[in-house]
Amino acid sequence: MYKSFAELERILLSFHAKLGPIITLPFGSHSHVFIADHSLAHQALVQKGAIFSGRPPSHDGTNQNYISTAFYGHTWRILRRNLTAEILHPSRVKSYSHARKWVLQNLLELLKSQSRYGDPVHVMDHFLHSMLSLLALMCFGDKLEENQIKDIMTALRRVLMSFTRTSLLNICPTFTRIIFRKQWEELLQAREHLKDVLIPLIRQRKKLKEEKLSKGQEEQHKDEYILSYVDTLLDLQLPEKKRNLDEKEIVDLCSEFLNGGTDSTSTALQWIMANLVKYPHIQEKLFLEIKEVMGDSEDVIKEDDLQKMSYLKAVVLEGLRRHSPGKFSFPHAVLEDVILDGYVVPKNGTVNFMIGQMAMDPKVWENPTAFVPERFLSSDINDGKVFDITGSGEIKMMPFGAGRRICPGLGLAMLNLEYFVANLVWFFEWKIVDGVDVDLEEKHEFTVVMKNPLLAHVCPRLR
Ligand code: HEM
Repeated sequence: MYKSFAELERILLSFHAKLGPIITLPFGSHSHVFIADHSLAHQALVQKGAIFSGRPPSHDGTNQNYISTAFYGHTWRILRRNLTAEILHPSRVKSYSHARKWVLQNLLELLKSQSRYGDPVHVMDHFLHSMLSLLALMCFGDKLEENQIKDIMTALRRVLMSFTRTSLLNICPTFTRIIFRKQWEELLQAREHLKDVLIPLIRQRKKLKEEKLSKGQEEQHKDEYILSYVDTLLDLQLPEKKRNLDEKEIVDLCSEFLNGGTDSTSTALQWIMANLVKYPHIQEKLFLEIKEVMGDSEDVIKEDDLQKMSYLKAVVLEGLRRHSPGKFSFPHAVLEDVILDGYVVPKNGTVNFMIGQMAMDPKVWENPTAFVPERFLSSDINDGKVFDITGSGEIKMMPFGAGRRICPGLGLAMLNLEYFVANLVWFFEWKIVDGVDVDLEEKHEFTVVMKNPLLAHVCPRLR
């Protein structure tokens, strides 16, 4: 399937070169529009954000694990508010510092023990495990056992893989559901499996919440009870439907939360570390910046310390630019006919923004294939200010999307990336394995991953 996505992108880019910045393909009952131009993306997503804020309805009748498809209509705003105002709000994200530190320490221990015999380490599985452990803690409010994390990972992967296999087939569902019946059935089975894994965790949290927050105990447990995503979902009232969410809907939303954050963040982390292994002078420069802030300390770098590291931020931004975890945004639905730069984008059309292409556009980025964090330190790109990754004033790249439907996990993702990259470089020197060059070839899965995952020597730094 990844070949189809890569092929689709290649064909679209050749169309763009011949036909101009907006391409409309008339598949199924409505048109599919592809936009690769920065300023048009800005006009659409930021200036006409409300019109571009819909999601196309799911064709498969399975309530795919997207807020958009499970709750098509206005409900997404309430759910989104729930995400951004509650669990992903900066103050809440900060309240999970202890969880981040716990996950980091487990990862450092693991890398240390694996590096003991000088064998090279395959890091991606560890990154995935770490990100999922962190998000699962935020989701269910508890540190889960190793085997529970593995079960969640397997169940999420099954859904993702069948979803990736069936997503392009959404274009003509009436036929594809018959022709590709086996794939549809696989998707349904994968979703049942996910329910079997997540529902016990949701019920366990519900029970705990009821017990701990029951009358009289509320005050006593207020300090030790840290709000989880499931808590906010259990409390949520859908005003239009005048009811709480049911278990299946909560499973969909938890799965979106876990999927949305796990793959994207660990993929980005792997790409960044791969570039630091490939370009040791960048790693060294980053280490020296960290050393300047940390001095002779042997401690873990704290979240507040990250604010003093501008080169670290540049490395993370360059990683997201050069290797955007997604090549396309999630599809947007247009709520009414809209004219963009003389082109009509029709109501109900599905609009896709070619995020990967924008970040590699030579009109905007000098020598775009090179990994050069310094470009984010130059005053040209920042206009003297911190680079605005939300694209609110101007879009130069949009790895998290832009406008009203921008990724609600942006703040959490940036913090996690900075925190993990900084600490991984602070505690270890990352070295190339003799005879194995770091291969930056891409492979399209749910995110764009390394075709040959990173293998590195991870050597503890002696202090
Ligand atoms: C490097 C990490 C990440 C990247 C590159 C990324 C990227 C994106 C992109 C491109 C979108 C689609 C925006 C659009 O439609 O225009 C999105 C949506 C979303 N992301 Fe992220 N994301 C990341 C991390 C996270 C994290 C940590 C979470 C939460 C725990 C998260 C949760 C979501 C959700 C729930 C949506 C759907 C929002 C909606 O439909 O309104 N993401 N993300």
